[in-house]
Amino acid sequence: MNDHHNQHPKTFNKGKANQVNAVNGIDLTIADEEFLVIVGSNGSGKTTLLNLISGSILPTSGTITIDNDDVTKLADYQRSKWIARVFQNPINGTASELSILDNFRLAAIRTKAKGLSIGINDAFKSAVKEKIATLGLGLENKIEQPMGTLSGGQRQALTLLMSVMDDCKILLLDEPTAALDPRSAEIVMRTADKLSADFKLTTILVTHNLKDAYNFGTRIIQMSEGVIIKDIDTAQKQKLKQNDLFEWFG
Ligand SMILES: Nc1ncnc2c1ncn2[C@@H]1O[C@H](COP(=O)(O)OP(=O)(O)OP(=O)(O)O)[C@@H](O)[C@H]1O
Repeated sequence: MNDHHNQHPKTFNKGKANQVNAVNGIDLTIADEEFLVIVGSNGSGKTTLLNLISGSILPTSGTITIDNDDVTKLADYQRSKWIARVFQNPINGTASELSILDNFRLAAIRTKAKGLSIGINDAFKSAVKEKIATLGLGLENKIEQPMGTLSGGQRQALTLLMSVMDDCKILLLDEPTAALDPRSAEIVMRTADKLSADFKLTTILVTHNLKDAYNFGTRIIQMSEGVIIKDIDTAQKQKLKQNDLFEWFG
């Protein structure tokens, strides 16, 4: 995936006193099946970069290419055949009052989810159970339970599963653990890591959690004031010590 940008790829309030070049002269190529972690202080442009990739906002200048397709002018719903996105709050991804099974039914209708034919029959139910069992969280025995009775972490893990079962190639994770307690956060990060590998996805994670940046992913970029100030590739990341990461922010 290419995210070729020049000059000011995203300027808010152009020409006004409060103009912000939120993302600035970024030229980023992300390889197939790479797991990229984006770190950076508040306001450094991380979410704006994800928004540009997903199509939630359009760039002021520059182009965005997925494989050989120029998607710069496509809206987010038009990019959703390539891209799945999971947000901070697990409540956003699923319907609380519906059972796990019904949430999967909805997802299957919405996205023609991979490996699931829609239905109310036992075949659908056992296909869902089988998929959920791969998470290793024991949730396959709770599929009749309302989603709202699960913990934030369990719910976020299921949201992740539902998002990637669609035919997408790119998974965008925008601080997916920020609203969770440490144990739930760990469940979600492990799930994201596993699904990313199982479904051979290109994954981009925005996080403030330096431990996660250290433990997960194949590459780290650090943003500051709309530009990339560090790019740690796989070989460098393997040699990286956790303290190095903390020092960048020291
Ligand atoms: N819609 C908008 N209108 C005006 N300015 C904006 C808008 N969205 C973002 N910005 C500004 O762009 C800059 C980058 O914001 P962005 O949300 O991308 O940062 P971030 O790195 O994701 O921060 P955080 O870690 O706090 O979520 C900030 O200065 C922000 O105030």
